[in-house]
Amino acid sequence: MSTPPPPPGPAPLDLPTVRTAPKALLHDHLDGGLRPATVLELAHHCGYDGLPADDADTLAGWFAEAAGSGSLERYLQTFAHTVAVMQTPEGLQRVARECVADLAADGVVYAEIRFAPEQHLERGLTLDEVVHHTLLGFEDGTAQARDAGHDIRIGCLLTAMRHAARSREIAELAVRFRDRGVVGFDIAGAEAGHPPSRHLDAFEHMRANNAHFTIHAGEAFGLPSIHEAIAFCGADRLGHGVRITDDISVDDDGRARLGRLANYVRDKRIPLELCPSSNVQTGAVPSLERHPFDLLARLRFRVTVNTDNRLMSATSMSEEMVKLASTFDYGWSDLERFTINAMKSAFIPFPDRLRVIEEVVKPGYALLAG
Ligand SMILES: O=c1[nH]cnc2c1ncn2[C@H]1C[C@H](O)[C@@H](CO)O1
Ligand SMILES: [Zn+2]
Repeated sequence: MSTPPPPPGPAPLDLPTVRTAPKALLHDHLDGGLRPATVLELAHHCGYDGLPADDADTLAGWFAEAAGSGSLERYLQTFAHTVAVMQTPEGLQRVARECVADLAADGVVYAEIRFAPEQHLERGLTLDEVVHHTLLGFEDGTAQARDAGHDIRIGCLLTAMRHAARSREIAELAVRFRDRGVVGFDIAGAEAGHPPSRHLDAFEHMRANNAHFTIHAGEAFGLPSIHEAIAFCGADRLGHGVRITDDISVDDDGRARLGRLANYVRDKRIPLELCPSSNVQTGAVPSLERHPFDLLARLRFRVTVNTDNRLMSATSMSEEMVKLASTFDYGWSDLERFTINAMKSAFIPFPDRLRVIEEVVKPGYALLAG
């Protein structure tokens, strides 16, 4: 007997079905997405004895709880354990390979994965070696996913830590590896007290080389950070940028008034890499229900859906989309729009972006929309 054709009309917007939809992810940290079992195994191999748990379930629970304290600084402390097991060629390659496998299995077709090479030098690797091994892992993962029937493309972003002083060096590294899989640059880490303008020479190097960069801004700190990232640094995109709502007021009758900065971000179509679960965990927003994602989407900002750190937020790209859809009553056309927004904002060449939109994203959502 042949399988009956799917019933007419839209497919159910539930987790198993969203996992089959083509998705694009711009903001995902390599050191925030390890499998708990891999953290344990790598710790065992490299002799790291600082883990707070010794079985995978307890460890997964520990990360989610510790990261959910409501403070970005406390959230960031949890990365000490993942970074500790990513100090060897094997560790970096395995984490990168598994990252691709997990995203591909979740239906992600394009992802930009970021990490900070300067945090992986503890066991003697050079910056170039760290990037080289990580890219090998991405390549392996991509080839294995293709063999398993999942086409996925990965671009790597190199992050500099904003409290440190190596951003120029990391920007140079990003440009050096631009033809080998690195597609851009970023700064991350504690935001308050570390304005983006401290790293102007790094951004100047990127701009001088016609290279792309995003900046974590408007997460734990508000408008001044976003303003600097755009006006002084020239960021192509905003990592989070959620606090742009500090420049938007909504009247009792529902009419939104935008200040100059919010207008500029919208007019210039500056992409916002919104990370709903992470924003709740770090206290950037009080709850998912009160997340300004929907306000920004309705005001037609270029909103994108992202995971930030899948391990710390115990989430996936599909779960973030399902949570948003059930909270704000989104349908397939909304999820398609957010995905196209992400592809339009990707740091790969324009024809490549178009190809994913036309050949993968649109046909995929057309099927689901029924
Ligand atoms: O959401 C974040 N805001 C600021 N920094 C972050 C966030 N998620 C991860 N990081 C930091 C911790 C990682 O070790 C580093 C590089 O991926 O980036
Ligand atoms: Zn982030």
